[in-house]
Amino acid sequence: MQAIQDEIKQLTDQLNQHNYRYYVDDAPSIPDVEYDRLMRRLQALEAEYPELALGDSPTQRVGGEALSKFNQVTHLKPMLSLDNVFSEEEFNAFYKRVDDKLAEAPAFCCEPKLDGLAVSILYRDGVFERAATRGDGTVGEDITENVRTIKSVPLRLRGSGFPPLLEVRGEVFMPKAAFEAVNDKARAKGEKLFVNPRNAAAGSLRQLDSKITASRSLAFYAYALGVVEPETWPLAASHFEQLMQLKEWGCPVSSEVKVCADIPSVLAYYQDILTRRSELAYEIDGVVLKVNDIAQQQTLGFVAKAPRWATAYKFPAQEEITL
Ligand SMILES: Cc1c[n+]2nc(N)[nH]c2nc1OC(C)C
Repeated sequence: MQAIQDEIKQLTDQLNQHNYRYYVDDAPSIPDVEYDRLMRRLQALEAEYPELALGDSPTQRVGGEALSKFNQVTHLKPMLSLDNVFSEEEFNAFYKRVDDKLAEAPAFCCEPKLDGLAVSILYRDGVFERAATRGDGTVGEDITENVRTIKSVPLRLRGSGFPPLLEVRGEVFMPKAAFEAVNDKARAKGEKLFVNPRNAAAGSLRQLDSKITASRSLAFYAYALGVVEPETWPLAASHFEQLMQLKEWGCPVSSEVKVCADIPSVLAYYQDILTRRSELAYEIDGVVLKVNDIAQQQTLGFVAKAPRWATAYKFPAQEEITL
């Protein structure tokens, strides 16, 4: 029996490592056919010895019975929305409001603003525990079973050094290619088509049957730390370093995230992402610019529901896609 337990553990760790390499490092480490063989072997062993299946086994992603409704979840810390700017002048005004309040000129962590759904994921002692939609920022829906099916969401954090309770905030989205495939399938079956990847992601995440969610090839990018307990847990001093830490712990982070130290480089980043927008594998509706230094963020604080230290710089609306 020990040999079976060892093989299940080895297969589980191997498959999770391949998932990490594929979804977080963007560097597949084995051919799909080999991955599928390992997965089938693990499924066979777990079918024969269900009591030996491990909590972070990749076979445990698709839940059991469909839910009858979604439970509500009160966020441990409100999930804030972002103020927007729509022009260089408005961005300069944002920058000035920020700079006037700081002793040192701020550097910005710049990120693509994914057109998906904001979610909160809780890891307790490194293990995936619960996921919820943003909802109204204070209360969201418990979509744990659906988020569990997203292959790029780690079921267990990697490495060490993470706090006993860690909330990861990020965007669940449907890559453009997955959106095309989902609509092709719907078209072939004469079903309703999704208008855009954001609606498709929302519709897929709000499924009461997680098997449907699992079939929709959703993806996830982390964009911020949420609650950390104990609050005294040492964290990186800048937002960019915190994102890189999340990546080390196994959470996917967009490779387009970059620190820009002054206005010209922020504006160049905005233009660069706008220029490359159609080539990105996912839909975006702007870039998010955040004061990078955490102490400076705390100096600036929040006004109403949005932080003073961040803004979304939105792109001009894209012409509607005609299906
Ligand atoms: C609401 C939101 C949305 N987004 N999207 C990205 N990329 N970063 C980001 N940060 C957000 O809020 C931070 C201010 C934590």
